[in-house]
Amino acid sequence: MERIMDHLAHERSKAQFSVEEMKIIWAGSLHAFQVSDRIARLVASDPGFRKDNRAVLSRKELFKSALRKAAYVWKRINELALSEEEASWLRFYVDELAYAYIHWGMFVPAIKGSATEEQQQKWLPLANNMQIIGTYAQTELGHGSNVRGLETTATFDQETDEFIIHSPTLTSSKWWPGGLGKVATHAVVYARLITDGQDYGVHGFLVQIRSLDDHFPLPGVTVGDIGMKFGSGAFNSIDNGFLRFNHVRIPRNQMLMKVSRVTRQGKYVESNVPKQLLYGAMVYVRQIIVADASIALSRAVCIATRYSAVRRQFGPPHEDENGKGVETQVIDYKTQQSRLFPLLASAYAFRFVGEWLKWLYTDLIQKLEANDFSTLPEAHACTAGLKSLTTSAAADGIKECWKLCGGHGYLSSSGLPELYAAFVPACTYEGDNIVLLLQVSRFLMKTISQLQTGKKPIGTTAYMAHVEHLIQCRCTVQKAEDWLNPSVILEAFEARAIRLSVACAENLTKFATPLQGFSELSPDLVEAAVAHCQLIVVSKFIEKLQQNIEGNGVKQQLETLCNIYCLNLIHKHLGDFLSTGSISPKQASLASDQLRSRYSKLRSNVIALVDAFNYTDHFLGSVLGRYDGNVYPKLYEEAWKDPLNDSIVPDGYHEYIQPLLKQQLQNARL
Ligand SMILES: CCCCCCCCCC/C=C\C/C=C/C(=O)SCCNC(=O)CCNC(=O)[C@H](O)C(C)(C)COP(=O)(O)OP(=O)(O)OC[C@H]1O[C@@H](n2cnc3c(N)ncnc32)[C@H](O)[C@@H]1OP(=O)(O)O
Ligand SMILES: Cc1cc2nc3c(=O)[nH]c(=O)nc-3n(C[C@H](O)[C@H](O)[C@H](O)COP(=O)(O)OP(=O)(O)OC[C@H]3O[C@@H](n4cnc5c(N)ncnc54)[C@H](O)[C@@H]3O)c2cc1C
Repeated sequence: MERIMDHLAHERSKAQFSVEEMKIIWAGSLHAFQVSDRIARLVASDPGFRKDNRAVLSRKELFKSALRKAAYVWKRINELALSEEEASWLRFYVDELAYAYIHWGMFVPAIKGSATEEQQQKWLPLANNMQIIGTYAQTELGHGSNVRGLETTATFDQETDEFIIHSPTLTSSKWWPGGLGKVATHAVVYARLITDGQDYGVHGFLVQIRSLDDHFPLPGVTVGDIGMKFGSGAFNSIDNGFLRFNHVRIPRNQMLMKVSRVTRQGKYVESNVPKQLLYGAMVYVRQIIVADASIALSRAVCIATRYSAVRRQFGPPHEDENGKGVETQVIDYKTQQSRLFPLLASAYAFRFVGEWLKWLYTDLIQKLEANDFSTLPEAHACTAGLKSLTTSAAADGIKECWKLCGGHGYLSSSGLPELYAAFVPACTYEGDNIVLLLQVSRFLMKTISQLQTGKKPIGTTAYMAHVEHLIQCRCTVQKAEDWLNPSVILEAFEARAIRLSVACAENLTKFATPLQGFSELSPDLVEAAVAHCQLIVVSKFIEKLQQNIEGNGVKQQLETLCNIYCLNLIHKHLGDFLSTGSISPKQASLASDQLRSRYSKLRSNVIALVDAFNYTDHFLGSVLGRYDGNVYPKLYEEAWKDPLNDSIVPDGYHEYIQPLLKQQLQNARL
């Protein structure tokens, strides 16, 4: 036991940089670090936030426990008079999915984004004080991705000045909204607006669904939970629900009227803001999900890295720091490094691109407030594309981390199965990842077609202005060290991205209609979108390194991580880079040489690099990822806690085992 604890301490002593400074870089600022650190410790030390029993709770117990925690969170926020920033850290570290995520993450943003000032003044104080609890009811049984295909209707009745909300078919039943099944009192419901017999398409409406007195559904409302979801714990603590309306009436002024409104006379009037602002809550949440992806991936990487340093298998006996003969740490196997270190690098890369995306979103909101809508299409493409790219990579990465931990990774107590089950739906919710990449490719094709009209591409598409150069340029790498030059890397990624996009644009012209072309070429368009999004991540990592980064050795570690992130992408997508002629086979081989050498350079720093995430053992929720590396005794201790070990002879022995054994005995005697 002592040896294992010493072992991680020895790993930490090998770090070549200041972990404390890296913690600040990871958090984003000294202030963010201090607040998050304080709240993380507060949560970890409060038995009310215990979560180690989650895997063995029944659905009902789990749900009730999540309700209890959500209420306790609210109580602590008020008792401690926490600021909005502190409150969101508290919810984050409690790490239990509940209705509050949708209330704060979608219901409130939908009101802020789509309601008029007057409507906000009425509804936001109620929502902010949790006097009403809201959900975001968009998806239906029959349609999720195709929002324009939603079937719920909101028909204006001029006589009573009301909308009649109705579910005309089974497939129009709302299906999936979080917090809807058993908790929400109100919902932002997306429905087809019909007035004067004309269908004006999907709009948002604020609808009360449960009584504020006894919590019963209001007349005409049928509501319930959609059932158990993948994995134990995970999303089963939340009540994703179904909802049907039978001619439910709401006042006209509960239509969210920032984008368009219906007058007392039933006239549909558009405002001067783009209709896409109706989807504003999705842009907001997608940007948060990118930050979530870096957190989910970094948790898994932290667990797998610490455990890989503790775990030993095979190998010629080495001498440890105390001169004792020991087997090889699995982290020293090159295959383990080539699977794990790119994930560590990705966690950092996603953190920085998430930080940048947050800035982009804040900038968008400021512009929208000044009636400048010019950056909305790019913000939509960036949030959609990066949400897709980072969640797919993080979900795959978490699964890889569990395999990197061998058999013990499959145990609930490793924390990895639940982390995977809780995160993998991020590839689907807030937009299916493929559907979102197709949105990016549509944006790219539009940008390319506008190049011919002389329109200058801006922001993340600015590189497209150099299309002629990027189509012809040749990668200059001659030796492995040349791959350490950021401008060489950037140009290779730009060349690959633009060549894939231009090839798609050219191929599209060969089809009878753009629609037919888009459909036929959609796999290629998705690849072009991935290449563009990877370029964004690469360029934001490189930009981060150009900032003033303080702290002993910190910048060098980030440079190594950035090199690993980029070179590993080249390695994984070699087909693209070679087929577009962005690099040559010889240069690809030099990239692999450089990648191997970066792994060796990173090796002695990896434990400190995961320590820099500053995750408490409570938040990690993993025996394998414990800070002290004391894995084996704790695994043994955890095993004893399983309810099956409550009795020596199991329940069911007398009914099912004993008769069997006795029967065999009788048979044997015969
Ligand atoms: C404690 C608090 C913490 C908060 C934590 C939050 C994390 C919460 C985690 C909780 C877990 C789960 C919550 C999940 C919620 C949901 O899933 S809600 C439902 C989400 N649904 C979707 O994402 C549906 C995906 N589909 C779509 O987005 C669109 O319908 C799609 C764009 C795919 C449709 O395509 P079209 O029909 O072709 O497009 P159309 O609607 O006609 O649009 C035309 C035009 O508008 C552009 N566009 C589309 N979307 C947007 C947007 N969001 N913003 C800006 N612009 C947009 C589109 O590109 C077109 O542009 P163009 O110029 O005409 O090409
Ligand atoms: C855990 C969870 C929580 C959720 N929470 C909410 C919530 O709070 N509120 C809410 O309103 N919704 C919620 N949803 C619903 C979610 O937003 C939708 O499931 C999601 O948008 C995907 O839509 P879909 O289910 O219709 O998938 P589909 O579109 O039916 O996807 C099925 C397959 O078809 C493919 N596909 C679809 N369209 C295309 C296309 N045009 N081109 C190529 N391929 C295509 C997809 O890639 C996918 O492989 C939640 C979902 C989950 C899993």
